[in-house]
Amino acid sequence: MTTVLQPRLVIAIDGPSGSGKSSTSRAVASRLGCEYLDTGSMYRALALWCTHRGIASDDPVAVARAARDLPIKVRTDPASFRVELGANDVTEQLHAPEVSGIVSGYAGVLPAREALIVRMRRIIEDCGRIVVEGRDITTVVAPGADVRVLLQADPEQRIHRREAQLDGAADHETVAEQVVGRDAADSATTRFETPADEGVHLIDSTDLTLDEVIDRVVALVPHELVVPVPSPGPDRPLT
Ligand SMILES: Nc1ncnc2c1ncn2[C@@H]1O[C@H](COP(=O)(O)OP(=O)(O)OP(=O)(O)O)[C@@H](O)[C@H]1O
Ligand SMILES: Nc1ccn([C@H]2C[C@H](O)[C@@H](COP(=O)(O)O)O2)c(=O)n1
Repeated sequence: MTTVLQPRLVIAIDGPSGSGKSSTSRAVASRLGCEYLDTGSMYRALALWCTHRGIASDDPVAVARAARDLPIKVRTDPASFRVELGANDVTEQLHAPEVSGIVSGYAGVLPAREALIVRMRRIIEDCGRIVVEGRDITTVVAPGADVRVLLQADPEQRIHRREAQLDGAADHETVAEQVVGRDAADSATTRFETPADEGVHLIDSTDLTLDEVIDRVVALVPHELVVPVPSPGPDRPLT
């Protein structure tokens, strides 16, 4: 059997809440044979871990220690991204409104960020071909990425999409607060409103379908880094 060495490829995607980072990143990763890392889920896992242990976000020493010791494992398959804390798969819990409501406070603890960023960089290094999404990937975590994208969309459009995603589980006011309020809290720590430099490509998805956004990101990849995606093997089932 011949082993084909695939070129390394790092795609960094930043953007505000509900701009489409996760949907776009997963699809781009699947299309290009890449792993996928949702860095927001790592901050969410930290918040969940701390609240279960009574560690408040205004105790930076304890939060930083928790971030260094966090027993987190991520499965970077774009078809089935999973997060484990110790022996527990917490993937579903991470997007509960209770976690969304508190995560910004924990993500704002700078020494905790430093500890998680070390882990993110290790995952990126180990994967080789990966799409990474968050708030500071193009600027801090992987500024040397092969492709850097800032995904934007008008706040009203992002609120509308989130409402559709929640399918009536929360009213307009609540969703608006979740989207815009969290952006305001997060922007105290990270900058994701405008591209950091001319190497970062701005894609405004307000009037684009998800497929159009995916096509635009894929079109930015140097063609020598695009490789045919092999059919899924038994350990990477299609879902
Ligand atoms: N271009 C688009 N057109 C229509 N719907 C979209 C588009 N991009 C994303 N969506 C939808 O918007 C919702 C939010 O997208 P997604 O979860 O990918 O955003 P996000 O940026 O990862 O959010 P967060 O940072 O809060 O995790 C999803 O239901 C997704 O299918
Ligand atoms: N690189 C990152 C990724 C995420 N965060 C913070 C900001 C968000 O409120 C929270 C959860 O992220 P989401 O799942 O909504 O993408 O984590 C960050 O500070 N830096």
